[in-house]
Amino acid sequence: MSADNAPERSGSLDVRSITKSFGGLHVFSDVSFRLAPGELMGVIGPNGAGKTTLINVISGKLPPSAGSILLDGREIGGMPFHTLSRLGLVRSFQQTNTFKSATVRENLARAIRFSGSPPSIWDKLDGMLRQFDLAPRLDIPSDKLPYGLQKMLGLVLAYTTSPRVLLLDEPAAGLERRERQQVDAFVQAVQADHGCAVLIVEHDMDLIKRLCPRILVLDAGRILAEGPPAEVLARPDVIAAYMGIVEDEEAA
Ligand SMILES: Nc1ncnc2c1ncn2[C@@H]1O[C@H](COP(=O)(O)OP(=O)(O)OP(=O)(O)O)[C@@H](O)[C@H]1O
Repeated sequence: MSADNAPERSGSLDVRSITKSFGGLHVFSDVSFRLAPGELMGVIGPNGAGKTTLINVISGKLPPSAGSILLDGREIGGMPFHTLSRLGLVRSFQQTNTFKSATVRENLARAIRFSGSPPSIWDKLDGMLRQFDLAPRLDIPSDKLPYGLQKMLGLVLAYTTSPRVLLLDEPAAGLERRERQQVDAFVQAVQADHGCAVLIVEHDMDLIKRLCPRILVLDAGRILAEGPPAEVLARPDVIAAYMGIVEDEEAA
């Protein structure tokens, strides 16, 4: 089904009591939240809390062990990621997932073909490619780009599908200050374009506070807190879970 004749989708994500276990290891349990159309929510938590696994499960890389995941009211738990991509739910990766020896242009063309997006998506991408300094580098192999540009390419690749729900896994990791601001610009551009809902897993608390009106704290596979960043980050149990990491990262 092409994006042209795809049914209209409002882009709400409803995660109901999902659990992921590997054998006897429970990575997370009983995680529930709702992402309304166009909403932006951050997911934070100490290393190993289960954040990436949560994205892996919602995005179809791994099946949930229990629970329900609804996209616009339709059960999507366990669906493969290419099906989800065509339904409008897409994720980015911590380590950019490009075809390394393929040029930026070839990577974009493959992503557009894979997602079934119409070729007219190139017009929409044009401004974004200019904004993120990728337009002059379309014919460079993606693995020859500086790290920051590889990360931005990863985000633009996710955007080629015109997602309704976008899951970003540590988009700012390893980036310098100026590059982190481009992550802000990317998220704002995606939201402004068609009101895409965005879930961001991130350790950069400044970015989280700038972008997210609501955050969810995952600690050892459980939801510890949920609410506005100023409120949540001031909670003693959240500070204790981080054991000073929040303050350290802000100082970095
Ligand atoms: N395929 C797997 N098999 C077994 N254990 C796994 C698997 N994937 C993840 N885990 C375990 O799940 C736990 C949570 O990992 P995850 O990467 O989701 O944490 P995280 O919160 O994203 O951490 P970080 O902030 O460091 O990226 C870890 O203990 C990890 O070893």
